[in-house]
Amino acid sequence: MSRTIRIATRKSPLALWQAEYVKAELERHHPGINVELLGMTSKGDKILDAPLAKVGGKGLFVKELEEAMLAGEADIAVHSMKDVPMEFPEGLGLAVICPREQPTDAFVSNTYNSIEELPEGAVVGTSSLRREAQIREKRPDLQIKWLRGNVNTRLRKLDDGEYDAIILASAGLIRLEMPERIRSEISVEFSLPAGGQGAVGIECRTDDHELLELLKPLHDQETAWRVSAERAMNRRLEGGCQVPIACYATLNDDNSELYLRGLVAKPDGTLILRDEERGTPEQAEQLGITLADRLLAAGAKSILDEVYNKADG
Ligand SMILES: NCc1[nH]cc(CCC(=O)O)c1CC(=O)O
Repeated sequence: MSRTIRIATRKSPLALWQAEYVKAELERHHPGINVELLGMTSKGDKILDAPLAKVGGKGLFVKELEEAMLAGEADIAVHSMKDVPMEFPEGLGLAVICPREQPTDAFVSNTYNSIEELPEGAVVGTSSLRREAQIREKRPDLQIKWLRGNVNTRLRKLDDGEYDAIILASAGLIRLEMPERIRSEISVEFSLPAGGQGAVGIECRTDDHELLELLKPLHDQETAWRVSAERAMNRRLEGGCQVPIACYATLNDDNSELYLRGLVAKPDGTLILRDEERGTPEQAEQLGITLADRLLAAGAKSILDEVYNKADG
């Protein structure tokens, strides 16, 4: 096929890795196809000194990419599924979910091997209320210090000695070919990941049938079921990766059962509501909604209201 596919992408190393990955996969499945990257700078990339929740949240990172697709300047955008907003503009949608990379959070330090090893009062860097709450719950003595910027910036701040340890998504470090930076994987029991963490999705115009056909071989149904349950829970709770919500779904060996765990936390870790649901993969969305409703009934609403009020102020 002689078609050219233009991928709109942010210019951070991780975004570029994801775009290059999709480019390589398209070329592998469709020899002769022409794929180009269109680098863009998003508003979220320009405002680096304020907590994301205060500058408008994760939507900042995708708006420019979506505008380019709607204007016909680009064909697809590649997203980390944990950063993708729940709703898409009219005419755009998620076409494909690619196979999931390691979903865990990683403990990164030049001195210590694990959170358990950190001495009392050690300084831990993260910009995620989800990670902060789960760490504080088990180690209220640690100092959690804000940490933003792309993965390389965060690692540099660690190396400069501003932190004893930082927490990053394992997937990002693996993709950027720095797996040796992962001193230990944090178990999902200790730190439940963000919905969609480690998965990459492709957004495009819903009426571009030729493109949708070309994208099909990149889809991974098992990841799609898992991420669908996680996102359904997030959507019901109106949250994503900037709020203290975590959810993680797994499939059993024969894909007969989907197991979804979720939590909503007070950022200071003094209260964490946890619950879980099991069902078939086909029930993915409903599992997420049911779990979210049970968490809401158990008190998640007041926890989240408090977080949003603080973010607005
Ligand atoms: N919040 C930023 C972000 N969005 C996606 C990843 C990489 C991992 C992934 O694809 O889920 C990261 C970095 C991090 O959290 O350390």
